Amino acid sequence: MKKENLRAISAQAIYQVLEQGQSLSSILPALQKNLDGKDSALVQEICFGIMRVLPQLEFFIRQLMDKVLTGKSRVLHYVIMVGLYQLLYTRIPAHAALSETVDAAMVLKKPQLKGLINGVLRQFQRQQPELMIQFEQTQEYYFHPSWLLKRLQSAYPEQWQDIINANNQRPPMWLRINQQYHSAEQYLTLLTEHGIEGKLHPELPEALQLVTPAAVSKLPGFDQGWATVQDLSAQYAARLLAPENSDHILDMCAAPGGKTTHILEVAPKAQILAVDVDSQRVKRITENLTRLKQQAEVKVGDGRYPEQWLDQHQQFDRILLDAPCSATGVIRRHPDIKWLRRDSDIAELVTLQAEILTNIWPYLKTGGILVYATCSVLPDENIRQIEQFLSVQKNAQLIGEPLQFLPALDSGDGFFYAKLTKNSA
Ligand SMILES: C[S@@+](CC[C@H](N)C(=O)[O-])C[C@H]1O[C@@H](n2cnc3c(N)ncnc32)[C@H](O)[C@@H]1O
Repeated sequence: MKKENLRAISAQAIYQVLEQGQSLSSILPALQKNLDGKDSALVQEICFGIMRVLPQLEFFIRQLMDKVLTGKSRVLHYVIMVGLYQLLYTRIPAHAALSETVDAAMVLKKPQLKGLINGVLRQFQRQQPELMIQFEQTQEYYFHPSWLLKRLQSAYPEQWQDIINANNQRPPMWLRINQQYHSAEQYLTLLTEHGIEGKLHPELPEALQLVTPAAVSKLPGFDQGWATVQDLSAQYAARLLAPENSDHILDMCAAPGGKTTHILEVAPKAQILAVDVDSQRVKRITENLTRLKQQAEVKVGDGRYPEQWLDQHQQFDRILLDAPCSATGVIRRHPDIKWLRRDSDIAELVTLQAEILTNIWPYLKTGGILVYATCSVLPDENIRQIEQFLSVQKNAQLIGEPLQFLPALDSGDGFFYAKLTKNSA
């Protein structure tokens, strides 16, 4: 079988994200399809790594090249970036990184640019110490776009540097242990027997962190549903919703079903309707339910127009609204978010969230519970959204204090939760 050039594949992926606005998680599976595990992992590492440190690599390219590569040669800009990333952040020997990266020009049908790529990378090797110092003196040193930096600094004057620091790290891997098979302690013993190290969480009995992230194929009983990969903060959704077996529950914006399956682990007999607007992602809810041998009604539907897919008189005991959001709480898992989102997206998302929340509210029973959740750290999408809702929706009342989790090293992602109930007023 012909050996693929992994640098060319990575450069094409970066090109699709930065020039065409695609997300890494949507394009990588197809690009990795024909690669073995090791090659696929290297492409993953290069692409996610570049998204983490993009401003630094762009800075070096600006210093090293007089002319920007444009048009049909633009993809070669990203080949150079892939070369720089390997030299700086991987243990690949420099000669191998250089020769494979230069060869990518052949694969991409630009053999005339081999010399340029080679020259830029060699010049970088010579000037690396000075370039590093120069970069540290720039504003870009935070590796975040300035609009987001400003929002974080204004919302969290004390904590923004910790947030940025957490965002720039690789994410921890958390599991949710299905209590119907094992307690987290029992599963930890199983993991240890398989040579995998883990840690329990003091507050959430089903949460377990892997000391080193591992492929799910290595996890005991993964295919039988013994464990699910889910961030620690995301595991609070089911706890706050506190579902009971007799409940009729609407899981709004449910795909890919991480929280649907958690609700059913807690209350296996609850009747759940899981709805999402994205038909491709809805298929993943069904796949996850199948793996966990659970049942729920699954529908494609737009949360802004529930009258199109719900009977007007239907009402639920509990609603989980896991709203579409900026995903600024999960940047360490999806570092491309920093370059795909624009400041202007936030106001649009706030409007969309408000519309879904307002239009779903009539379908909650009096005395019922609605949990509003986002994986955002921006107050506009979170606390201000809820305050605005409470100011107009007179029969809505907050239960307890809303929770704003910030991403933290060795802990959970950034998440927001508000628990609401409906009064008869
Ligand atoms: C944060 S994700 C949901 C994650 C999911 N609850 C889980 O735990 O696996 C937000 C979801 O909102 C969906 N979405 C976006 N706009 C929507 C709309 N107008 N109506 C319904 N779903 C929408 C997206 O397709 C996406 O799947």
